[in-house]
Amino acid sequence: MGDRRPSSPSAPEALPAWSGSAEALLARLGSSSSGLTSTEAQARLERYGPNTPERRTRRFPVVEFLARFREPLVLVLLAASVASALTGDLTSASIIATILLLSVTLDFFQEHRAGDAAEKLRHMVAPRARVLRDGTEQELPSATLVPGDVVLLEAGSLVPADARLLESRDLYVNQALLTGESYPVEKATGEAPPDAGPTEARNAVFMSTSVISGTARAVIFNTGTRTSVGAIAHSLAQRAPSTAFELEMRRFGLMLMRLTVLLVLVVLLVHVHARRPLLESFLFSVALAVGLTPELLPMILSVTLSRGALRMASRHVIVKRLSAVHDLGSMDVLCTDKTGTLTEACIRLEQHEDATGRECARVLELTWLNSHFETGLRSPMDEAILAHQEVQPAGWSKVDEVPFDFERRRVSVLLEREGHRLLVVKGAPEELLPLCTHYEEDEGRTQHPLDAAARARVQARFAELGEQGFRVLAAAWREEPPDMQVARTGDEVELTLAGFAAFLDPPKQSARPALEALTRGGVQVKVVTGDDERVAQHVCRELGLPVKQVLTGRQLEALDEQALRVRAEQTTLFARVSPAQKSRIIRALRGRGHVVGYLGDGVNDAPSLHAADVGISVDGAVDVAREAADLLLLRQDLAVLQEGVEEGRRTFGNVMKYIRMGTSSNFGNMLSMAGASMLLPFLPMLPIQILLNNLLYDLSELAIPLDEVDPEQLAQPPRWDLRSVQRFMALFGVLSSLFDAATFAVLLLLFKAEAPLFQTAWFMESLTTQVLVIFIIRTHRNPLRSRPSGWLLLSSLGAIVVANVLPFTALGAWFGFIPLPPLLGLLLAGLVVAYLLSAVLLHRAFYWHQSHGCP
Ligand SMILES: Nc1ncnc2c1ncn2[C@@H]1O[C@H](COP(=O)(O)OP(=O)(O)OP(=O)(O)O)[C@@H](O)[C@H]1O
Ligand SMILES: [Mg+2]
Repeated sequence: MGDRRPSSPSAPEALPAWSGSAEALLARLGSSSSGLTSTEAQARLERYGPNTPERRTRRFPVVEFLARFREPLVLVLLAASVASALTGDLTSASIIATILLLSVTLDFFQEHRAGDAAEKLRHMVAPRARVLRDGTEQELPSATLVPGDVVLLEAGSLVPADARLLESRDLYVNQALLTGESYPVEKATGEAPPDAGPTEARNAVFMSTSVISGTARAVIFNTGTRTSVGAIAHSLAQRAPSTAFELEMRRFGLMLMRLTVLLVLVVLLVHVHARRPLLESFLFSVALAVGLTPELLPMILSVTLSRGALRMASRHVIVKRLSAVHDLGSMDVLCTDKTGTLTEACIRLEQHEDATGRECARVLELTWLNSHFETGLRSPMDEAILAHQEVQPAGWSKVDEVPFDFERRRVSVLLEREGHRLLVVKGAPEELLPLCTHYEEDEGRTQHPLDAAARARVQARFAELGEQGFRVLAAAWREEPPDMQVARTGDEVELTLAGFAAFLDPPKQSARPALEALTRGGVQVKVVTGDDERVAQHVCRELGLPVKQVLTGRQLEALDEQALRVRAEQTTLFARVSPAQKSRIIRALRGRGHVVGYLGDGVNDAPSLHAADVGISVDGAVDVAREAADLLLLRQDLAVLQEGVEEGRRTFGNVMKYIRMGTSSNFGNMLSMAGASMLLPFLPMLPIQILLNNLLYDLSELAIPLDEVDPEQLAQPPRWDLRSVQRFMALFGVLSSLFDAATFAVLLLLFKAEAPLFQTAWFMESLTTQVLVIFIIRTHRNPLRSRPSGWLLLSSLGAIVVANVLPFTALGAWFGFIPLPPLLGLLLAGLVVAYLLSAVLLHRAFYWHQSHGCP
């Protein structure tokens, strides 16, 4: 096969792959209906590249490292260094360059290492496909597929690449991704005209669309960026509605940037106006901007997130989208479907009875035939029916099928035996009963009209079963003409009701403590199910989940967005909702300002998994759900989730420490610096001193992602609230400015300080206060009662020692420092202590106010 390669990568596109015969296409692709050999596939993979819709920009670490020098801030610093060199100030130039190199390198290594580990985890859950290689069926990562590969598809599969059908049975595909049309489209083998577009090609399936029902064998003709979805992948990449955390971070970044630009411009203008030396003023402003920018934020974010992801992995939760770690931590509403999460999902068929409530073998037979012949994704109820091996197809064969969908909630198969044809329908009783006009008795020997009285009796029986916690399916049938070939939804009318099948799906015992833990941890749990209200109520009761209000799909239909938001807030149980309604509920809750998680594993859960702030699925879920989820639980167990939530909160807590640090002490210092520079006849700190200060400060904060978080901070979902951050910033900014003013007074009035002394003293004081305050900010407790991690202690104390020893060394002179008189040192130490004490008090007052709901 190796010698029959397609002549060039563009060859498969010469003619649309859906026109002409399938044989011709196979020949063109150098393949056969039994697929490629592994060696050939390997060779093609090298030629065509990986099968991922977006061009993978796998960059070498060197390139990634160099790319950091494109950051605006780094560029400005480089310019500053060059400018100093040009004016002959080689010391400054080399110091700036060294500082720059150091901080970029640190940042790079931290981030790179953590990112690598998280990437490996994601690989574990990468999508896979069933493919024929060397004539045998294998499961391989979808990214390794090449044109010419033959893949096998079934209900629930995600189509791995653009492919032409070679064989198909009742194949229905959802290609809303391409066409926007959410109804399943039927696909079948055959030839399409050459001028048909991809969306009209009924004999081809496209990457990232999903199989609703049926099975198929198909040959891949385009992979990766050459697929239809690859062409629009760029716009898809931007699609995900930003989650709570991402949005807040963006707003925060913007706020700081505005402040920085404003401050720097004002300083620059004042200096120029006062006819200070231009270059010095420029350098000073640049250094200020550098000092103000939370340049470590991206590193802190990615390192805390990757660490969070790794720790979650050890607790059996795989993170697909890194920022979902934060979203999980701040989640305050969890919506979950029922089967498999709250219940065991090992369903047993307990009863099969006719419309009068008598046990009935015919109901079992009809439902069995329906389940046996249907090709959609089998539900656990189908499995339970088919477990009755005593029933046999007994001469029946299938003619056609109207596959299951979550709007109709029923499935029909058209069967034939000895020349007569029967449409057998099974589904949710609410959907089936209105379609029935008759019911049967005595194992189908007698039939009666389903009049009002009979209907009421049947309804009552169905309700009774629901009360007892049984999930119920109804079975009905209808004789069809012997020449009928195709069954349609419209044929599901004037049915004869055969009876009910009742199933038991026992609640999961492990779910009870997990639900309690979630509730205690400030996460409201809501059940969103396509199943019947009574059954869901029963499960909630068994699990001790108090149900405040119930909303059914039908009631929900009548509500507009505004009304739904209000109702959704008060409702615990949503029953008989369709997939689209599930995602409406999620959006409504998000609209109320909740951070919403959604846990589900079915085809019908995919839209909600997308719509939620954090979509959670399980490893055994259908491909579509796995693909849509941000997190995958390796064990179908709510307890695992609770641990993940804690990990998310820990991560969140550490990011908040960095943000509070950057916006309080650091910000306050830079503010005083800007102010002082406008009042003093000399610069309060030289540009290189500010840069050094900034570097040491960054060093001290490198260990923040490794820090411990107090258990009480993990107890409730943290709210990231920009207003609270701003208040914090204002309060601590003022406090630190007060002490800065005191320092200035001591220096200028008591010691009559000239520039070098002033600069040295303030460098030491500002760095020390700035760094030490982390031990106050990192906890809501008395700082002595909460243990920081060893790394944080080491990095902070290290930075402080360097800052306070440097002026007394020879190296200090390079930076323009001079040794301090001992008395001044003592006074400064006193100021530092006084500052820290007042910071502790202020911090306490701040949280006391916040927790008592004061604005
Ligand atoms: N294979 C099937 N044949 C007939 N009816 C079905 C089948 N699968 C599901 N149904 C009907 O559709 C309803 C909704 O399906 P399902 O229970 O899977 O939804 P769901 O929202 O995933 O529920 P859950 O929360 O229990 O997972 C079922 O209650 C049942 O009445
Ligand atoms: Mg489900």
